[in-house]
Amino acid sequence: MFELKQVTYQDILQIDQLVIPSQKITCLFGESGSGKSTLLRLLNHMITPDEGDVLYQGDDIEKIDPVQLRRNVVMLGQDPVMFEGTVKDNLLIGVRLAEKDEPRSSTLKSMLTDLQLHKSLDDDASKLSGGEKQRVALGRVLLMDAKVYLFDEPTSALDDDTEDVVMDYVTEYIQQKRQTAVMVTHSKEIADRYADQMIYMTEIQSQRGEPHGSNA
Ligand SMILES: Nc1ncnc2c1ncn2[C@@H]1O[C@H](COP(=O)(O)OP(=O)(O)OP(=O)(O)O)[C@@H](O)[C@H]1O
Repeated sequence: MFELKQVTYQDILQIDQLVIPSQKITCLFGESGSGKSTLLRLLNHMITPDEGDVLYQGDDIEKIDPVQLRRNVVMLGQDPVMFEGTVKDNLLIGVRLAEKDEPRSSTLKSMLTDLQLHKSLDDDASKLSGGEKQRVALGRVLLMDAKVYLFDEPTSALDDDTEDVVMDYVTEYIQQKRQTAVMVTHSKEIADRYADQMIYMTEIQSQRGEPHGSNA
């Protein structure tokens, strides 16, 4: 899905070669400050490398229209943003902006259940807890039916049991739809359990050839 060749970004990343496969879940794992979020931002062209190439489906990312790219490669950042309005408004905001068909309320309700969110679609989103906001933001992104999801610590605010249920749901959703995910996590357990491929960011910087640590 992505290929990086001889990429450098400031003094943060230096990647000789990296391949991120399609229809797989790739977990980025490693020390704080090792450049995991920076790598995600390279993949949807929020930032441009100082040197080297980032290819998306074989094409140089710099030659792809950024709006089009970000419709297909959707990022969920570390701090989920809630907009004024209800839970339903917040779930649908991405779909509405992309002018896609809105799912039925019954689909949204069952998504809330799958995300362990015991809230009504009409509840005020600003009153949700941090972990609840994180799950609404996750639902919002999944509804966009992207080709690739870039998740930056998507379950960091959840307790262990809720995290397991939510991760089971998210990974099954992505696998069923044959989508691709690149997910930053601090949790070795999450990476061990859900990754088709794991990338250790301390090693990436001196990596040659294929990514290290596939456990597919
Ligand atoms: N826009 C920027 N300009 C300059 N330096 C930056 C910028 N963004 C991040 N950095 C620095 O780059 C390094 C890598 O940051 P990044 O957020 O990618 O790490 P990370 O592995 O995701 O960390 P964490 O696990 O703590 O979220 C850090 O030292 C950070 O301070």
